Amino acid sequence: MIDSPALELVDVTKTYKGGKRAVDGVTLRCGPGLLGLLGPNGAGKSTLMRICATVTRPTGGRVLYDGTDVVSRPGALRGVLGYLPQDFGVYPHLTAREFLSYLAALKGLAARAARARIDELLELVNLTEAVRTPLGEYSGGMLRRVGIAQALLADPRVLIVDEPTAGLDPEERVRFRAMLSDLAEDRVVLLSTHIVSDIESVASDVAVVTGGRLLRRGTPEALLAEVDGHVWETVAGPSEAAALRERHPTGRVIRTADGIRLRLLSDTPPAAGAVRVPPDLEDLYLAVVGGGVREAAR
Ligand SMILES: Nc1ncnc2c1ncn2[C@@H]1O[C@H](COP(=O)(O)OP(=O)(O)OP(=O)(O)O)[C@@H](O)[C@H]1O
Repeated sequence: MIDSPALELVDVTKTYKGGKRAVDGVTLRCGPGLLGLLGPNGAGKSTLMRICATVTRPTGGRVLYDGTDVVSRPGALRGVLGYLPQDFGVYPHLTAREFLSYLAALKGLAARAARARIDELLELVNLTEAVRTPLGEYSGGMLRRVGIAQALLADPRVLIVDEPTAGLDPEERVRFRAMLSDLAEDRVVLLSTHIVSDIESVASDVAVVTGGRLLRRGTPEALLAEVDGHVWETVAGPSEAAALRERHPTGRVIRTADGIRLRLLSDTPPAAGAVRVPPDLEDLYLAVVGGGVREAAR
């Protein structure tokens, strides 16, 4: 295994001009593996990712890579960084190969090595058949895949991907998750999303942010222990289902032939016949972000 130094945030704060505090005292250490940063829209994920990628300067705190302060010396991280921003843009008249060649040149990759790497990446992100098509004609999912390829150009030690699965179809999502999981074996991979299933099966660590604050950080197993014993399923008719949803933080709701199947957070059985079920990350997310934590586990 190649040694991958850690990326560390120490009490990082970002207050935008106008006074919005998007990140509020976040301390977070990211070693090799995949850290899934989970939070609702507006939680501050993109701001945190941009700070980690040295694109945005924090207004307080420190960001260290391998012990070096990368706020004052961003070059120490930029040379080993792959970054897919949320608002990734392309030149519409270029083909994927031209665009990636252009970015490879900007990164200082030798032309020959870049050509081989680009072929490899186009294969990896399943775009070999569209290499002659101008990017302006690509679908959202295809553009996302170009974005993923560019982030991997220089075989980065640190990979930061912000909402990378937006616009991908289910098959592409599965493929992408597997790819990230492989990459995370010997790299720092930081992935932000508001979609729990994006990180459910691949994250070795999960961080939950909301309102700019880090609310939880741990392995999925450790976080799930928090809601273990507090997740229930029950089937109810329409009026009972509505009442249950009023009373308890509610996860998945599925209409079945027998009635409405609800997944609920509660300390005690929420209804006669409710069955306790093993928790998943979505339950934890609901408990932490959806305000169910008092009832669920605290
Ligand atoms: N340049 C900016 N100037 C002022 N406020 C900003 C700026 N960028 C983001 N914000 C605000 O900071 C907060 C956090 O935004 P951020 O984009 O980091 O959140 P997010 O979790 O990535 O959400 P989303 O997934 O919706 O992008 C939001 O309230 C947002 O409106």
